[in-house]
Amino acid sequence: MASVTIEQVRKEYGAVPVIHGVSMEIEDGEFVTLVGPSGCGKSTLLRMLAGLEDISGGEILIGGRVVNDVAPKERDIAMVFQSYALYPHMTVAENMGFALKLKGEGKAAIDRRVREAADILALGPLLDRLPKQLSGGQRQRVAMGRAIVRHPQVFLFDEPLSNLDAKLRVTMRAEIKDLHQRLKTTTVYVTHDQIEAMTMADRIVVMRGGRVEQIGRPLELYDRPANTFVATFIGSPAMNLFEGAIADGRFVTASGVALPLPPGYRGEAPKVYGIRPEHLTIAERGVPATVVVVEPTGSETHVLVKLGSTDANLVLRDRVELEPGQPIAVTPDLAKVHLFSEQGMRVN
Ligand SMILES: Nc1ncnc2c1ncn2[C@@H]1O[C@H](COP(=O)(O)OP(=O)(O)OP(=O)(O)O)[C@@H](O)[C@H]1O
Repeated sequence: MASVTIEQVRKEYGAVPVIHGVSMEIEDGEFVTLVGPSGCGKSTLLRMLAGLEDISGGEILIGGRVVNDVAPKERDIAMVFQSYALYPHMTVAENMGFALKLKGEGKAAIDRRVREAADILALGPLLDRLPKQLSGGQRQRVAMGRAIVRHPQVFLFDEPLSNLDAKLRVTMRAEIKDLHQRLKTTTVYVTHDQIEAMTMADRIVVMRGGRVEQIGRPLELYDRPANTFVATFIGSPAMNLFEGAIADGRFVTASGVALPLPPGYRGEAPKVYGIRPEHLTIAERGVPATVVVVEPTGSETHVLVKLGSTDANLVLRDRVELEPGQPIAVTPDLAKVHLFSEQGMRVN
């Protein structure tokens, strides 16, 4: 196991910069997810950690050693890809042991480590099968087994669950988390799925356009997003945001709806008001609204409402029976209001 340090790392493809000086410290044994929209540079950053891409500037340290010029196989890392990349003509056991064979390990040692990894991943009964005789989830587990047998200092995962169906993704997500809890190997995990990032990580790194927007524990990011990008990227349905300004002690949206402010708020004048769907309640008195769409999911119901007679919409979560067109009133939980500056930075 080892810590990973990324210091002012930059990447340019020709003249095009795609990573603009990213820094972060990943502790020994930590599980960190890199999350962000398509093209934000998370795979590029992971591939630089793996040594599959050159680093244009800055430094990467694994276990305190600068690895900028160290070949991938000398970095003591193991990477699990989205495509699994299993050899089709090799059995599960051969696939899992192949890297050790290349390193010149003896047959007995390889067999022992393959069996040990197979036990951890419940792959024992499948060791003699070929990849084509496995389900998607089993193939994914073999890909992880191949990483485990090497006892690497760091695991790198690049969207490993994106080829699985929704149900299997949820199961495998828990398996990977459980595996990490048992092995405690430092892990960097790339995903574009914020639920995956939230549920698995000790800490999340939210990226956009080759920059880090925020680093923090999942609930820190959820409860105190540093800016409007993180506020809307983390959480589903997304946080409701309204542009506007303070007038007469309330926040008046651009379309003229007055929203209550947290009592005693004295900070910088906000230009954006945010409230999560679960922090709005339907009450006797509050902001007048009309129900537009009702979406029951079973455990909760998402309701799209129109505020007053404006074109401002918001989403709330509730379990009450509502009909489209029904007039209601909504009140925000004032302890849960998020306020942002004109530049979208948190001010409360
Ligand atoms: N070999 C390359 N040559 C030129 N540009 C590249 C190359 N590889 C990636 N890029 C660009 O670098 C940026 C970051 O790509 P990257 O694959 O790291 O993003 P990502 O966040 O992992 O996205 P996704 O989730 O879609 O995989 C993108 O704008 C991409 O077009």
